[in-house]
Amino acid sequence: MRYISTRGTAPSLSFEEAMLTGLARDGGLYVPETIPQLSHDDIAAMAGQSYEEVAFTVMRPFIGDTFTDAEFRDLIAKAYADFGHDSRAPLKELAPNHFLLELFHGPTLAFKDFAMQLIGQMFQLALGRKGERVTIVGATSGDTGSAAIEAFRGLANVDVVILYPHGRVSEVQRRQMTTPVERNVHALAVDGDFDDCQARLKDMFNDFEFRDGVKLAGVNSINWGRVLAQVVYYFSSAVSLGAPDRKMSFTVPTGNFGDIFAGYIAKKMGLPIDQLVVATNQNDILHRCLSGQGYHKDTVHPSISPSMDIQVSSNFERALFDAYDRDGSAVAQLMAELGQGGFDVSQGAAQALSENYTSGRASEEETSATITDMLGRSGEILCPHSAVGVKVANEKRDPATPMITLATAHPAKFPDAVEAATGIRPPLPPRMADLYDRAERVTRVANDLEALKTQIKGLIAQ
Ligand SMILES: Cc1ncc(COP(=O)(O)O)c(C=O)c1O
Ligand SMILES: N[C@@H](CCOP(=O)(O)O)C(=O)O
Repeated sequence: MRYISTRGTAPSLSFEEAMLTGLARDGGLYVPETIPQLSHDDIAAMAGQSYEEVAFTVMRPFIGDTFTDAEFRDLIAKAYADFGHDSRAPLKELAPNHFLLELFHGPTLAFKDFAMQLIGQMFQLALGRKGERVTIVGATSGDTGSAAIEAFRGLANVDVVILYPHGRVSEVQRRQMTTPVERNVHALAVDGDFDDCQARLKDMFNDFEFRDGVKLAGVNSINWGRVLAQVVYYFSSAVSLGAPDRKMSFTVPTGNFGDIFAGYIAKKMGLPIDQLVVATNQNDILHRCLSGQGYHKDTVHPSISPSMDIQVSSNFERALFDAYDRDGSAVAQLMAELGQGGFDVSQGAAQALSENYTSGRASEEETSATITDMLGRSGEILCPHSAVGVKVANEKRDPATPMITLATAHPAKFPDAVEAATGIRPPLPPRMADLYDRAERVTRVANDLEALKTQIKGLIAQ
C-alpha cells in the first residue's frame, strides 16, 4: 500500500513514512493510492466481534508491512484498554431508527481519543525501532490538543507542542492541555483563531529548514493514521444495527472534515452507507460549499461548539482530490485560490461531492434548543457539537433508514453551554474530578511564525 499526495508532486510513501511525515512536502495531504475493499462476508463476520477485532480487520489492509499482525493487534489492544466503556463506542437509541454513537468514553472525553491513543502507540513502536526522536506540533480548537497531550505525555522519542487559540477553547479543554506535568508536552496559547493555528502549523511543515531541523511530525488529521483509526467505528456501529444487510446513514458534526471523511472511506471500502451528512455550526463554509455556493472564507465566529469553529477545513482537500478525479494539479490550484479567499467548485466536482455528502447547519439558538429538547425527549444530555449533529440529522433523516449521529464529545467538556440549555452542570468523570485544582503551565504567543518557531525550539531544547 502506497500513499500519494493530494497535490500530486510529493513522492509516494509507505504507511510508516506517511504516518511519521505529516504534511506532504508539496503542501498536500497523503491518501492511499487505492482503497482496500471488504466483501459482504468480511463485513458480516464482524457481527458480535469486539471493537478491537473490528479495528484490526478494517485497518490491517492499510498498514502494509509497518507492523506485524501480532504487533498491530497488541497496539490496538493497548490503545483502547483505558476506555471507560466495554464496547468502546456504544450506541443509544434516541428515537425510532435514530441512534447516537457515543465516542466520548476515551481518556479525554472526545472522539479524538480513538485515533490518538492508537497513534501514540504506533509512533512509540516505530520511532523506538528506528532510534529516532521527533517533534510533534499540533493545532487544536480544543480536543485534538488534549487527546494528543494525553496520548504522548511521558513517552520516549517525542516532544509535543500544541497550539490552541487563546480564549477560544473551553476551560476543561484548556486545563486538559495545560495541567499535565510531563516535560515532553507543552501548550502554547496563540493570539488568533484555530485557522491561524492550523495555518502556522502548515507554514512550519512548508519551512523545510525548520521542519528537518526539529524533525517535525504531525498528529492532526493531516496524518492519515488519524483518519484511518476513525473509519473503524463506522463499521462497528453499522454492523451492530444490521449492516451489511441494511443500509445506514450517518450524521457527523464537522469542522476539519476528518471524521466525515473517515465515513466516506468506510463507504468506499464497501460499507453500505446511504447518506453521509455534514453538520456544521454557524461557521458553515462546508454547508455553503456543499449547497453549491463555492468555498469562500468568512471570519470565524466563536460559538458554543468551539471545536468546530473552523473556516479552512483541512481534510476537505482530500474530498476535493477525489471529486476532481485525483488531479493533484487541480487541487493545488484550488488551494492557491483559497489562499486568496476562496474558490468555486467545477460542475463535475460538485456533482461528485453531492453523490457522497449532504449537509446542514445549526445556529447557536438551534443548538441550544436541541440540547434542551433532547434532555426532555430522551433523557440524553448532549454536548453542543453532538447537538449540532442531532439537529441536522433530524432534518435530513429518512425514517426508514437507521440514522447514526456521532456524539463527538462528553457534555462535561462544555458545562457552560450545557448548563445554559438544561440547568444541569454535567460533572467530570471521577478520574479527572480534580482537573480544576491542578496547576496550569502554558505560554502565550503571538500569531507569528518566527515567534512560534523560536518558542518551539526553546521548549524542545529544555
Ligand atoms: C467535539 C468535536 N466535534 C466535532 C469535531 C469536528 O470533527 P472534524 O474536525 O473531524 O470534522 C471536532 C473537532 O475536530 C470536535 O472536537
Ligand atoms: N476540532 C479539532 C480541530 C483539529 O482537527 P484535526 O482533526 O485535524 O486534528 C480540535 O479539536 O482540535
